[in-house]
Amino acid sequence: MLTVAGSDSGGGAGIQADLKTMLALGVHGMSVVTAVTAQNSLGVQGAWELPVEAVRAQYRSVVDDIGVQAVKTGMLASVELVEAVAELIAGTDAPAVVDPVGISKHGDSLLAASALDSVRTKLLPAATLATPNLDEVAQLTGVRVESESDLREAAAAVLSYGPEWVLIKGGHLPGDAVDLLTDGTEEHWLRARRHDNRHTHGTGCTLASAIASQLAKGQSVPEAVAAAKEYVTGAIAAGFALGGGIGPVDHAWALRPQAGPGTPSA
Ligand SMILES: Nc1ncnc2c1ncn2[C@@H]1O[C@H](COP(=O)(O)OP(=O)(O)OP(=O)(O)O)[C@@H](O)[C@H]1O
Ligand SMILES: Cc1ncc(CO)c(N)n1
Repeated sequence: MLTVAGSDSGGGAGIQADLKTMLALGVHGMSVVTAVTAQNSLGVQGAWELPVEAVRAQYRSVVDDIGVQAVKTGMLASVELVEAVAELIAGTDAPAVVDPVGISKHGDSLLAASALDSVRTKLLPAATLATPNLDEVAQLTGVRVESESDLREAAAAVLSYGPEWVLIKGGHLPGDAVDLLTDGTEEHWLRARRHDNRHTHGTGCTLASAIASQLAKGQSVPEAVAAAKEYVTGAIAAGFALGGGIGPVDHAWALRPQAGPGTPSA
């Protein structure tokens, strides 16, 4: 499976979260780096994009020789990278999970405001599944979700841009962690108990790459999302208190079933 995303030096989100998730779920991990961030549990201290030709070259190297069963996209930073990646995934015969990364948990921007329109008109139409969080829903559609009852309206607004499926992540709402998966016909509500754990850095990246990993193994979109939700919930329950701020989730929890979630070894 291939992730097209930014590097998080702190190892909790981005490319690093994606590759750890792929290892934990038993698929071969490959990566196209779009940007490098200086980042830790306290926030994003700097970000540098790669040239478009470096992103295209990495993508072609992987797809033309090794091949991919599923692609996940994350931080794309600029108009040029959004448009190049949209074209690359549209030309690849594999399901694409698009996590339209806009703002980090600390409120740092990971996407230029000028790129929002390209996300709406080029990237989302190329997605098998889009996985926005509530801030990204508001940025892309103007719909402000304040309670579970607003999730349907948010899903319809994102679907209007053309992805086959959308998963609206309600992780930022109070109460249970509820997400809505729909293709406009079928509706699947995914509900997990909220873990009172502030170490949730990278949950969105982890969920999207877990979904793509399950799609790579041949699962349907609803099956892949259900399995991925279970994986991310366990990873949050077992999250690490690393750094002085929001620590990462524990990507390895499922490899230690005898220990179970909640007992990570540092
Ligand atoms: N405290 C929590 N307990 C249980 N599940 C949670 C919690 N916080 C988030 N989730 C779940 O984690 C998944 C990721 O959602 P979230 O809204 O946190 O993504 P995100 O904001 O894109 O994450 P990030 O930007 O850190 O990568 C969703 O399935 C959400 O419901
Ligand atoms: C590189 C990167 N991608 C995505 C996120 C989403 O939170 C992040 N914090 N950093």
